[in-house]
Amino acid sequence: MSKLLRKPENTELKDGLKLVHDVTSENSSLEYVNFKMIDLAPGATYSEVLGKLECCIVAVTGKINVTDQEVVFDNIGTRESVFEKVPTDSVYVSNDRTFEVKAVSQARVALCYSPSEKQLPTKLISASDNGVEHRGTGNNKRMVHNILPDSDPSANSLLVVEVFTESGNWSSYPPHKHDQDNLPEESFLEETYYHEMNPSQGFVFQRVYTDDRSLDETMTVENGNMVIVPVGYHPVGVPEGYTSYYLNVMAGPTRVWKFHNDPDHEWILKG
Ligand SMILES: O=C(O)C[C@@H](O)[C@H](O)C(=O)CO
Repeated sequence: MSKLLRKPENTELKDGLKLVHDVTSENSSLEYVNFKMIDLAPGATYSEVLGKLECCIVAVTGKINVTDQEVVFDNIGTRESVFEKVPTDSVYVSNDRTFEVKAVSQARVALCYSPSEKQLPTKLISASDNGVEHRGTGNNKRMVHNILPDSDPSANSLLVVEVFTESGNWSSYPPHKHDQDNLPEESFLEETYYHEMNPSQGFVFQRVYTDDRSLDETMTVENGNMVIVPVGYHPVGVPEGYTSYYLNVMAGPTRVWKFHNDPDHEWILKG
């Protein structure tokens, strides 16, 4: 199996708490992005001492309470399914803090991490703070919820977005990459994708490739899978009949999303 594709591991950590995914610098080639997905039954809790990591806690589905032991955000989260296609609530917690998530209802929660040194205030990023963007034309249309875009200075490194791509459409397309620390031309950002499909038996294709093709993998991605993008172009194609959702986390040495389109395919933007 591809090194970039991850199936849910679904490890039971304790009663009511399941670790669905766990991407770390130890078990992946990523240096700047760590990611966990957890499932919590009503009343279950998860807590963590962050150390030198900042964390964006995304209430992917269900309702949760979040505290950093000083500030409390109760009953956050807006949807039962991501395919309601409404933005959700998230909480940013800075390095050297401890946080706890408690499920009010059955909940799936994303924990998006990046190394961080300078403490910033804990912050609720409410659903209404998400910038909703419609990108592309024709079969390249997709909808983006900007949870933590680079225009929002609430984080030191993390960038977090949700993307919905309708049946028969493409996203991250034309293929682009952000793997050179060469601003203002391009930024270096690692990236993770957490995917869901509606209906859930669907699949999408994601290709990750570099100009020299030293990396060139095309993956069949199923509901709940993750794709890790250490470098390279990373387009997603969605077959007829299915809607695609993914949650992206990006981080690198500079918190700027400056991508470079594959010159072979950039023409479609002008066509
Ligand atoms: O399709 C897009 O506009 C980009 C996103 O799908 C995704 O966030 C990405 O590729 C970021 O580099």
